[in-house]
Amino acid sequence: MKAAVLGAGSWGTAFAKVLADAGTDVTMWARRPEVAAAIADRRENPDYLPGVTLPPIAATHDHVAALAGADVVVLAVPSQTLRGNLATWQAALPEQATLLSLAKGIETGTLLRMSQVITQVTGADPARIAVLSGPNLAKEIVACQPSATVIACADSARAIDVQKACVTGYFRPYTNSDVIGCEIGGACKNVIALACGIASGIGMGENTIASMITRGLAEVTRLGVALGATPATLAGLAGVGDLVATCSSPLSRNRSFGRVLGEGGSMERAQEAAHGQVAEGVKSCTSVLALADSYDVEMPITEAVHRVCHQGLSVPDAIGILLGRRIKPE
Ligand SMILES: NC(=O)c1ccc[n+]([C@@H]2O[C@H](COP(=O)([O-])OP(=O)(O)OC[C@H]3O[C@@H](n4cnc5c(N)ncnc54)[C@H](O)[C@@H]3O)[C@@H](O)[C@H]2O)c1
Ligand SMILES: O=P(O)(O)OC[C@H](O)CO
Repeated sequence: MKAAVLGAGSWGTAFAKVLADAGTDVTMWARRPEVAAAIADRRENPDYLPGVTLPPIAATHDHVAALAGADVVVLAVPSQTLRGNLATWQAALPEQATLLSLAKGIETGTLLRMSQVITQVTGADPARIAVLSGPNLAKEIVACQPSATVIACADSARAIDVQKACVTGYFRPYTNSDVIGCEIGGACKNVIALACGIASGIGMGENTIASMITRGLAEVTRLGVALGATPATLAGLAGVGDLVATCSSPLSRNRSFGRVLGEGGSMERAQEAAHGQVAEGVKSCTSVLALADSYDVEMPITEAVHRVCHQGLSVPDAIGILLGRRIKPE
């Protein structure tokens, strides 16, 4: 099995390590030549995972070289840039390769899930497109802390091939055929993590966070089901699992971004605190909300996050709006 990992940020690098540790032949593509050189020559990605010694991994700035002969192409770039990146890579994508998305977001404007963006840009049969999602904070994975994930693909044989390519003593992948559920879980939990960060930044404790996670799960499940997801997927690793990890961990960029806002910091200050890494929920809160609106699905926490991030709503006012909603059965 040969894999090309396109994107050398936190998760692309960590997942390339998982693949290499699983015995898969991996080549990474990095946007900057110096990052490719550091990975290949010094076995380190100093910008994203400083101090972590990587296994021997080939790395290049030339996407054509990275893609040559790949059985699995791992797409490890931010969701809002995936379309542009794919347009550049498309001609070099091996015809039969599985295209595996790691990105957790909904495209702004089109409101498409990442697998839909891949189909639209590449024209690939949806059976060739897989997504990987679950509670997978990159810094814990590179420390080889045990973690599980879900690989979803309409073609179960391809899901199993990817599963075999990335199973290690610390990384346990499960297969699933529910691509929609995995993608909705992954994209929406970032928005709920922003909300939890905001709540924690303003000084609220565990009851608030637990309430937010649970009601967040309710609204994410409503959207997923409306789009055709299986509720069990959202009760699994790609739903509850990722919600708990992202909403609770100080390692989460989304939660950390929200925390700065909750502490009274500006969007610019929160962006700086992210150290140039992507907090996907900031853009996806708007696209998730628009997607929900188009299916007549209520997502009050997502709406509150969107209004705080993009419409100047104050955090106390957002909390007042959420708690002032009509009371109803669970
Ligand atoms: N970091 C994690 O712990 C983690 C875990 C699971 C999933 N994810 C998801 O994986 C995806 C990638 O996240 P990441 O953590 O690797 O992000 P990151 O910000 O750490 O890195 C993004 C990478 O994409 C590259 N890139 C390529 N083209 C780009 C462009 N046009 N604009 C900006 N960047 C471009 C950057 O150079 C960088 O190497 C996101 O959707 C994220 O939600 C991240
Ligand atoms: O750091 P975050 O908030 O992008 O979250 C990373 C992963 O998606 C957690 O599974």
